[in-house]
Parts: sequence; structure tokens; C-alpha cells
Amino acid sequence: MRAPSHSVHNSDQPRPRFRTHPPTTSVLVAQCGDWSPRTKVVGVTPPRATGEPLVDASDPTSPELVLRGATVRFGGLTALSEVGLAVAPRTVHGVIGPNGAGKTTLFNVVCGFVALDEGTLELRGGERRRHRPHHLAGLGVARTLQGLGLFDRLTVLDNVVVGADRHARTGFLGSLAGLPRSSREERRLRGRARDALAALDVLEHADRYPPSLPYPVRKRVALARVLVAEPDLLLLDEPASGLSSDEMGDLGDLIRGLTDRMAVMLVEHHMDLVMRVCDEITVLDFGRVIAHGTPDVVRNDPAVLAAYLGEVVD
Ligand SMILES: Nc1ncnc2c1ncn2[C@@H]1O[C@H](COP(=O)(O)OP(=O)(O)OP(=O)(O)O)[C@@H](O)[C@H]1O
Repeated sequence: MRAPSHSVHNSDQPRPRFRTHPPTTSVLVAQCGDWSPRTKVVGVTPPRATGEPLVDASDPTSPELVLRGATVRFGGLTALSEVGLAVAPRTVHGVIGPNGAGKTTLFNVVCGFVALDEGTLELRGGERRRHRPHHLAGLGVARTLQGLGLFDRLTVLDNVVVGADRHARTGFLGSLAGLPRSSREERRLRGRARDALAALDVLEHADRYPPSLPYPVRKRVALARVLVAEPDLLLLDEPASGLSSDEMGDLGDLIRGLTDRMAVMLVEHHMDLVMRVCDEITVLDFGRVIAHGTPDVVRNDPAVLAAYLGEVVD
């Protein structure tokens, strides 16, 4: 790993740009990019490496996700180093950084695919170093995959019913094992799946099979499948890949619309989309947080500009 060419943020010492407040109530009040005019309470000051738990499932204003001192090593390589981050409810929190910065590793930590070597992860289910990926739905977290992961041999509607599993009394695995669902429950889940498809404007394709649909439609179906679980926190991993600029504009509107119901953590390379939709952004480089704040703060941060070495950040 090459040595950082600039100073890095120590998660124990909040950067002077941020207003620091007592934990949990600490907020940045910000106007965000092109999404003004609106003044919204967004963001939670990045937490210190140690301290009292911040996530409180009974408090709708508490963060959905808190990482403290998050460190992951792969052999001799430190992929994440003392990362502190908090995702406020009903906001879009972007995670950006150059190639190899640690974005995917961070995502995988939240999803339970990678365990922390040091530090803690808090979700609504409590503080932990690692949780199992199959517990994610129960913790109110859903994720999209870079690949769409749709079942080709299931109709669009059935693909989305699979995502409603969290709300089923007899889960998808249970039904695979031959446990019957009542017809009432089946109707309820199908109703939910139809609502999710309608919300994403793809209900007309409910009876079709994914391979027969254009890519942008399949992307919406994949999103419907995670939204039907009604997560508190949605993890979006490069959702703009493969979309045209018009489609990206629609996606931006869609992501903003989700904040009525949930928080979104967005890993994305398309800076225009990130700057447009995010309430706040954490910037990683060499596994460390080098900047955090609103799009306007981040896009003008010299450390961010240096990390991108001339890439346009707007
Ligand atoms: N399983 C692994 N084993 C060893 N090294 C890994 C592993 N996963 C990631 N790394 C290394 O950790 C560092 C961070 O990788 P990561 O994929 O998280 O970065 P990224 O920001 O997602 O990059 P990109 O934008 O290119 O996808 C890189 O140096 C990468 O080579």
C-alpha cells in the first residue's frame, strides 16, 4: 500500500470544519447541493472511537448506523483504518473515494461479510464487531448488489415476493422446505410486492421474466425487491452503473424520494449523482476518512481534491 500523500483524519479528533455537539443530538443543519431550497436536519458528527452506544431503536432521531474506530486488515494491508461514521435517519449518506480506498470493504463490514479487526459497528440491533449477513433483514438493513441478482425463472412479481420474506410468517426458506403459507399470507405478500413495483413504476412488468426486460427496468425490479422489506437503512452499491445520464437523473429522484421512509448509504463513482443526492458524504482514501460533510464542504476540501488527483468532483 502506498503511503498517504496528505494528512489524514484521526477519528478521535473531530475535524475543525464540523460543528461538534453532544452525541446523538449532534447535527449539521445544511442546505444540500441542488436539492435546495430545503433546510433539513442532517448528519451526525462522526463518533469518537469509544463511547456510549448511539443507536437507540426506540428513538426515531438516533442514527441508523454507527461505526467507531473501524479497522479491517487483510494480511499486512489495512483496508480500513479507524473509520468513524454515523448515518442519520432519513438521509442519504455517500461513501466515496478513489479506487482501493476501502468503500467496498466498508460496505461488506456493514453487511456482515467482513468482520472488524478493531472497532465497533452499531445497528438498530445493538453493538457488534460482526453480524451474519442473513441477520441483516432482521436488523432493518437491506442492500442491493452490484449485479442485480434477479432469478431469471421467476416472474418479476415472484422476485419481489422473495424480498418480502422479512414480513412473512413462513419465510422463503420455510416455503422452499415445504412449509405452507396460508393463502391469506400469500395474498398479503403479493400485495406488498405489487405496491413496491408500483412505487418504482414497473408494475406493468409484474408477470414478465427478468431476461425479457431492458436493464434499467431490471434495475428497478431489483430495487423493488429490497424496498418491499421496508428497511430502515438501505445500502446501495454503485446503483448508477450501466445507466444513461437520463436514467441516472431518474435514479437520483428515486433515491431522494426514499428518504421519506429510510436512510440510504450510497457507494457510487458517479460524482454528479453523489453530489446531487447526498445529505452528507464520507470520503475515504487508503482506508482512512479524509473528509466528511455536506457535498459543498466535501467538494471543496483540498484533501479530497488531492486524493482524486484532478478528477472532477462536481
Ligand atoms: N479480500 C481481500 N483480500 C486482500 N485485500 C483486499 C481484499 N479486499 C480488498 N482488499 C484490498 O483492500 C483495499 C481496499 O479495497 P476496496 O475494494 O474496499 O476498495 P474500493 O474503494 O471499494 O475500491 P474500488 O473503487 O476500486 O472498488 C484495496 O487495496 C484492496 O486491494
